[in-house]
Amino acid sequence: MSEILNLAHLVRTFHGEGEDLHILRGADLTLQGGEIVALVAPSGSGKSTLLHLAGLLESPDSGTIRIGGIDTARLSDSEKTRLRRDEIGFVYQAHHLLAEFTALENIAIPQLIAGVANKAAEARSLKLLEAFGLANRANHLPGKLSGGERQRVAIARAMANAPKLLLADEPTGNLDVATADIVFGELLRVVRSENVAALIATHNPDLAARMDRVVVLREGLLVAS
Ligand SMILES: Nc1ncnc2c1ncn2[C@@H]1O[C@H](COP(=O)(O)OP(=O)(O)OP(=O)(O)O)[C@@H](O)[C@H]1O
Repeated sequence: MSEILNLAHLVRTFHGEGEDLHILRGADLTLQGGEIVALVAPSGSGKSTLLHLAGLLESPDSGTIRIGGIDTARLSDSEKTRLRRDEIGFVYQAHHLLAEFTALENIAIPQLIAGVANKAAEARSLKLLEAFGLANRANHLPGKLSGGERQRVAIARAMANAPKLLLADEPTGNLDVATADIVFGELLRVVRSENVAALIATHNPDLAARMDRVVVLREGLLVAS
């Protein structure tokens, strides 16, 4: 197995009024190819911060972030953008779909931006919609989809460019318990079938237990559960 993500000694401090918030104090984590890891953390303890750093959306104060063996500190901004686009998929608690584009178009757009030809992007988008049982919703606008369907499309979109790494921040956190359970199962099935490594933040211990292992963010450090 090859290393997909390596976070080493990550430190991130926010300077508030009067006090410093030491959110990460030397966090370490390695994900191997295809490994699915739950990130569990109390609210406000820094899981979004950690996911933003892993996704190269922010930089740490110190420490290193390697993706696919590359030390990302050496990359220019445009190289980081390309790495994010080609190698990393993001899913958030809210779907963030483009309201004026169909489900299929929402999944195709990141591929078109990455230079994939129209027909291939459409075929890949349809394949992903089928994997989520949504082939018959391909031409629906997000506003015509249920909450669970919208979140499935958002997950499919994150998988569109066949990333090596999926970063998800409470991906089913906005859904009712029963729907969250089903959508989460589908997410795991598709992520496993595409052999994608995933770091998935959740507050839900039942969902965390369905992943390969659980890490807890506690007092700025990542510890095995
Ligand atoms: N840019 C910033 N400037 C100052 N403080 C920040 C900044 N970003 C986050 N924080 C603070 O750092 C802490 C961790 O924030 P973060 O969003 O990473 O937490 P979280 O674990 O994802 O929380 P939640 O589960 O509630 O979403 C919070 O106290 C937050 O207010």
